[in-house]
Amino acid sequence: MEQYNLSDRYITAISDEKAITTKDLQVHYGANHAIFDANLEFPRFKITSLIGASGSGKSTFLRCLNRMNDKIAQVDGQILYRNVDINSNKINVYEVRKHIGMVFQRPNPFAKSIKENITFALKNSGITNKNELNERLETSLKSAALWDEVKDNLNKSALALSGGQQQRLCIARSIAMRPDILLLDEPASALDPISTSKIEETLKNLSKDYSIIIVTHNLQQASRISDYTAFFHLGHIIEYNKTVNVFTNPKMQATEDYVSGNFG
Ligand SMILES: Nc1ncnc2c1ncn2[C@@H]1O[C@H](COP(=O)(O)OP(=O)(O)OP(=O)(O)O)[C@@H](O)[C@H]1O
Repeated sequence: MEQYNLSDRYITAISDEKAITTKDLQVHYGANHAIFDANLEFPRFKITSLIGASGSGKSTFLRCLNRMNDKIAQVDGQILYRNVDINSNKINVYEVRKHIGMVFQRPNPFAKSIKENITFALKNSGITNKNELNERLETSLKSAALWDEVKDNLNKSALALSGGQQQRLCIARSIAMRPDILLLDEPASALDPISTSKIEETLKNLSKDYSIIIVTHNLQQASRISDYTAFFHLGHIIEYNKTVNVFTNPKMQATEDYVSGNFG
């Protein structure tokens, strides 16, 4: 692999309102330093893609943003959300996850009905009013572009849905909690092209109301759907800019080599 000077980087400042910001974020898995000095600002109501080769730290970084690494890694530095450092040990991580939701690579619906997949966490968080539960059920399934396909079968098992439908259900489950930020870790990598394009269209629509940060290996997908892109290399964020610039006019050699397919 080509050696690059990892202290060279091009990180653009965001002029839009910010959804979340990391300051000097460092992540260690034991002796393995997985993320170095990550300073990034994510805009509100936009889609930001995290790209980079396997093992470059994209998922590790993403998981920090809603404290999913707490039990597996040492995470130092600040994560500022609404002027609060949510990386502080005084913060209730369950509250953080109500504001910052996560969708994983493999669809992971509960072995329950479609309806219960949406209402389970809502009920656990104290929402018991039937009208409110039904309203959230319908609006979240509509936002995830699944309502028309399932509205007559809400009591059917979620496991009977196709992979693409299950993933849209997981997106609906996440947004039913009305988070501000939606984190997605390669949400379409296990899906066929038609389901992938439905997910992409869904995310584009959701970005009117949510700030979205997505890890993807699919460079076409990043360039199709995201407003900003961050390029990770060996745990360093080498370049962060508007997506169009990252793909058509990258500032760093490492970025150019990656987006043009010169290294894997
Ligand atoms: N749970 C874990 N325990 C120990 N080390 C881990 C763990 N998860 C990731 N790592 C290490 O952290 C580094 C970054 O991995 P990470 O999965 O974040 O990269 P990635 O860019 O998301 O890769 P991929 O695209 O393959 O998912 C790698 O060195 C990896 O081995």
